Amino acid sequence: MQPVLNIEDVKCVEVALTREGVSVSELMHRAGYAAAQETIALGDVENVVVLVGLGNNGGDGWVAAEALFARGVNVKVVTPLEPDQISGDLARQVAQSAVKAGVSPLVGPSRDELEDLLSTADAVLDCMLGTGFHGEVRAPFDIWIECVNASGARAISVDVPSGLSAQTGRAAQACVVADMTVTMLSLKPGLLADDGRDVCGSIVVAPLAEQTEHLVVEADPVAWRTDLSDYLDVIPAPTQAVDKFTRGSVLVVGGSRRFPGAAIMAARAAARMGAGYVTLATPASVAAIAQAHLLEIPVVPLPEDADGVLSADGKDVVLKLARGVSAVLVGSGMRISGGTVALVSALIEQDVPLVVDADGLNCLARLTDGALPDFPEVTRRNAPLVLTPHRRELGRLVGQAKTPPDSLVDALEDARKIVWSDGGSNLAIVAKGSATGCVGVDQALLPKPGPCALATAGSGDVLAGMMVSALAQGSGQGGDLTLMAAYVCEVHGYAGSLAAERLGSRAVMATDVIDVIGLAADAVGEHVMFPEGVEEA
Ligand SMILES: NC(=O)C1=CN([C@@H]2O[C@H](COP(=O)(O)OP(=O)(O)OC[C@H]3O[C@@H](n4cnc5c(N)ncnc54)[C@H](OP(=O)(O)O)[C@@H]3O)[C@@H](O)[C@H]2O)[C@H](O)CC1
Ligand SMILES: [K+]
Repeated sequence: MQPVLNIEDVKCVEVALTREGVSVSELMHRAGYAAAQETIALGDVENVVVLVGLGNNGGDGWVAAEALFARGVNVKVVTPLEPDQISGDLARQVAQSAVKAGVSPLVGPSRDELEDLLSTADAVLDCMLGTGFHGEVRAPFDIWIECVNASGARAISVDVPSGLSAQTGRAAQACVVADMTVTMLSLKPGLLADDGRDVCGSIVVAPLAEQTEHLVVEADPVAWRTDLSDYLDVIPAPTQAVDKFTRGSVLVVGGSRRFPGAAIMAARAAARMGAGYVTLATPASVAAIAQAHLLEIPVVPLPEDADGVLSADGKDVVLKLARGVSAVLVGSGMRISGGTVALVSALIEQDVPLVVDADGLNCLARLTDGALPDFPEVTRRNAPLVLTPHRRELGRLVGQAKTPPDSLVDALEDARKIVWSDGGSNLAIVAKGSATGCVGVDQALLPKPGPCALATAGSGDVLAGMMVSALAQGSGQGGDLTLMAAYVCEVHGYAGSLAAERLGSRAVMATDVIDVIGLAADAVGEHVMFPEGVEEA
């Protein structure tokens, strides 16, 4: 796993390193060398343009320029000011040193001059704005960024693409779209989520010092990016000694006359993820439609109200069914009513592994008056509980319906309010977004996010079905529930990539993802067990 640090904690690591005898100047030199090294490793780099800003990110750029020059690369540094005029001591010193060594600067070029220069460049090193960037990009960098993005040269961003907030993942109107980002000390959340996913290219972490590894861990990472090898313990062990019940049985409670499809897809996804026996309980008026779509899956008709929404009259049947299965999913397409709130509440009180998704979460928000963290007794139970909110649902659960989290870090923080108030290891929150965070009481995990093809109606229902299926197969129980949730997200993402490969990323529908869950699970399993032996999708 790779640690992900908030920017303020990266700065604490920098301070801790200086205490351990590695000065900021030394760090800047190592950062610059790392950037130069990665640039050379790209191959075919004879002409490199280094665009520098006036802070320490620019300082890294001057060091990189000097290092590239020493390796015989033809380097030009584009700077807003002459080295002597740079106010920051460190950046000025390294700029003066680079010029002394023979690096030639181009000070304050016109747009035409810059475009001409970039047209001959094999690679551009983007060292304009780093973690000190805030607000909208001011001149001249806004123009420079436009020129970089319009040029054909490969762009290597140092620490963070200029214009991107490394904390929130929001890009300013002007933002470098990099081919590669060489980031210092550790991953930062903004590189992994939202706009960061579009502008970072491949990400290389340069630790800069031996001590970094332990100092980063001590700085309390906001999350951990998982590697496939981390999933070894949560992959269901292959065995022949099973029947359809011991392979895991699932009950899906959901659907409504308005949204019958969500529960159908969840049930189907649960079966495709490997559960041996899946049952769907859905309003009576849509049971026949559901059954027509689900030949292998028994459908139980439940009492409903005049709107075709499940009513509380079905509670006893639901609880009886729940007692007979390995795990339950409630919520898909269910709608919010007195009846559905009663069903969700009853299932939470039942001692069965449970996934709550979609309207099940909205029922939970209603049940707790939009303040789930104030009612820890609701989530405290003996059996595992997995909540799978997207950002708006998460906002409703923590009293922020009107201002839901709009960044990965905010979503992680909101999810933590819930798991920390609960305090146990039997609760995991899958905070869905462009990057999904799986939050447990001890840590938050970031599985590799799926493609944008997964941003489609029904995708969440599929994930919920997969989640309950994994839970029913015993994955994560008595072990790490958060890791199991991350594994399921990883398979979901992989299935999205496979479906996009087959059908084109714009065409993928949720049912297409369901069809390839099995192939995706097999492929992820192979990667986990034989990391060297298989090609990435
Ligand atoms: N973390 C580490 O261990 C190391 C990091 N290094 C590098 O240092 C940068 C962070 O350096 P810092 O000087 O704090 O900040 P930046 O260089 O990113 O940016 C500050 C300059 O940018 C100007 N700025 C800020 N916002 C804007 C904007 N919207 N438009 C234009 N210019 C902007 C700011 O100007 P002010 O007037 O606002 O002061 C500064 O001039 C980190 O990212 C790493 O690359 C070390 O070198 C190694 C160790
Ligand atoms: K940068």
